[in-house]
Amino acid sequence: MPAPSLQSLADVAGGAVTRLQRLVQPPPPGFPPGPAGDQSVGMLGGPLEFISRLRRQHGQVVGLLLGGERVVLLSEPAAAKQVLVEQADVFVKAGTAFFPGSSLTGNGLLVSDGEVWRAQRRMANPAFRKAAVDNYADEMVAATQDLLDGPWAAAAAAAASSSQGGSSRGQQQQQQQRPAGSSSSLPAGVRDVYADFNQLTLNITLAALFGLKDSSSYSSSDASSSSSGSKLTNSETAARVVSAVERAFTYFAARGATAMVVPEWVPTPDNVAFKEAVQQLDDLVYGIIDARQAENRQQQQQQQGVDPSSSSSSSSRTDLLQALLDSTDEAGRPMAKTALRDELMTLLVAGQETSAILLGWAAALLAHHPKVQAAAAAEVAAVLGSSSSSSSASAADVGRLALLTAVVLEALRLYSPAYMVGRCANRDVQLAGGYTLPAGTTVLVSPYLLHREPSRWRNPALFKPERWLPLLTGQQQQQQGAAAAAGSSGVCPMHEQQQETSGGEAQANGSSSSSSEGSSSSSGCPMHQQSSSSTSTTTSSSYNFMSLLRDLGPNGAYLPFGGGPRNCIGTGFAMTEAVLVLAMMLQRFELQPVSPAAGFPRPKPMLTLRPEAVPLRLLRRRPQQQQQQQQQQQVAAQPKPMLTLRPEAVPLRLLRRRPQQQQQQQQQQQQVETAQKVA
Ligand code: HEM
Repeated sequence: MPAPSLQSLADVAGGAVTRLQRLVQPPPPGFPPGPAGDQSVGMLGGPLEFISRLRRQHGQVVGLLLGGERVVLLSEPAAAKQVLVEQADVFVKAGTAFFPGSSLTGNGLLVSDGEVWRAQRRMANPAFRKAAVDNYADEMVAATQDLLDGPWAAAAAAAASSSQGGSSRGQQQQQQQRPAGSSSSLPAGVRDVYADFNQLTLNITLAALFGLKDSSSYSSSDASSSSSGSKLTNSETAARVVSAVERAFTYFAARGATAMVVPEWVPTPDNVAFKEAVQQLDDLVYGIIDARQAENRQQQQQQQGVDPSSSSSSSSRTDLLQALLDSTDEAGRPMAKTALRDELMTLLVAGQETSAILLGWAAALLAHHPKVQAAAAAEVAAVLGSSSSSSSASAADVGRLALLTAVVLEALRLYSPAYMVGRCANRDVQLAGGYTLPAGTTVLVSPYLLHREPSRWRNPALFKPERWLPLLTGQQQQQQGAAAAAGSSGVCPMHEQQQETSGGEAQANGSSSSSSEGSSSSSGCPMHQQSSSSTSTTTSSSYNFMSLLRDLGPNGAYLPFGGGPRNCIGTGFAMTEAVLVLAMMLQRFELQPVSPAAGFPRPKPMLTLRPEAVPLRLLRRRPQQQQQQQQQQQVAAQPKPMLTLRPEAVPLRLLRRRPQQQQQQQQQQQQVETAQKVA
């Protein structure tokens, strides 16, 4: 950490005085109403309960004092859109109290602003385009295969042998193959899949973005080695990285609530622990850079050996790391090593943990909703084949796995890893609803609250993946240019409406999604489910997740990947990864809670909304069982209502088809009526 300058000491002292003054001053005129007094204790006591209570007691726009900072908590869709999308130049990252910039990510893409951010985003964009993400799918599949064929297979074998009262060879294997950071006290056949996913997403990030592959990540011999990480992705290193990220995030969560009263350079025990965590991550990242630069030099020397006149330094690598190493500024200068480190650290920290959290929650939800799991497994069997077949997943399969994609979207709705997104007003500004925010106000937009907003979601607390099927099917049909299909007799009016609104602003105004959930009293329209089943087996058009979730999502209240220009650059990466990992997992294993009485994993909100642990029992899927499911799935694809996820009833209003213009007017009228009902 840099030594404090006199100026920084003065800034800290000035900041502390301002925060103390606010404790006794009334809020500025026009500031949103909220609870009296500083709320740090409530926030630290339990962020989810705290923000949910504020929403219940004070509404969707709440003004409060947090660690002496003026903060506004938002779960009102129009105001959230203003902050993240419409006035993204006013609501910036710099100065945000809850998410301070720090020595962890330096001035990387996640925290920078203005021109610096624009240049960084331009540089990183190509590595996250669809074609690039499709290329990473091989790494995702290979790393997942390692996990499933290694420790998960051993766990399932241990469970099988213990249920047959057999010897414990499988159990011994399972003991040897504990994942990084897992507890060894789990019963045979049970693994903390969240710990596994942490290691898996780390391996995927390192392989896909930084070209580091090491299939021995899960081997037991690595775990016993105490060497200092000569192999960057061995279990020991993975465990240290995961734990360093966790320590850094715990630190941020505590500092966020107290608004950095004590600066990072003061050697408090917390600051010292944080510094050590950053140092470990630095070792890893600088190690990656040094190794690649050495490799490039070697390659260059070899090229010159063959052709002495060659001055080319082109590398055979095409990953993000190489793109950053090759990039230059306007003056032709390469990126400074510290800037390079900031970018890599940002991607590592932003991408690894969030993806592991998503997979952890999705696996827990599947285990606790066996019918959904069976339906998703049947879809997977129909697309990938059974566990006994040699076929492996690929990027092209994602577009055929509508239900599984819906499971991922629904997991992200209920347990959004980023449960709060922070910005700071860089000038005095009027907020939708007639409020005035002085410059320096921190605004916390909460995906957690927006995703459970009763005015936008029917049965918001329930896990209902099928609510996403109309949207997914609609996008695919649109991409396939199948407008004609919408006029065919098999498509319900709700679906037509979805298609018409999906291209324009109306999609984000709340009417389409509300109506798509609202017209059936049960779990959605069977036509959507049916067309999604047939989609899953007959088409391969992939989803465009960025466009599906643009602004604040289809109903203006869905933002697991943020919104506006600062949305998540890794959206497509994360969605592809999640669907592929879960598909391979369901192809081979059935997930069950540890016991029938086992509760759902508890959230442990820090900077992100992670589960405490996700211990699940892993059972091998039997090919015979899969074949049956596959057959059911194929039958379901026929025009007969034979779906595993069937609705309780299908009350639909039947309308005689009219000339096109009349029909459009009628749909518009329906949209208005639905929006009014929902409101
Ligand atoms: C489930 C997984 C993920 C979730 C839930 C997630 C969520 C988010 C959210 C909410 C933001 C916006 C933050 C804000 O507005 O302040 C964001 C930004 C970002 N994410 Fe992700 N993310 C995920 C995966 C990834 C992956 C895989 C990567 C890269 C490998 C990544 C890299 C980034 C970066 C670099 C930004 C900053 C973009 C910018 O400001 O231009 N994320 N993410």
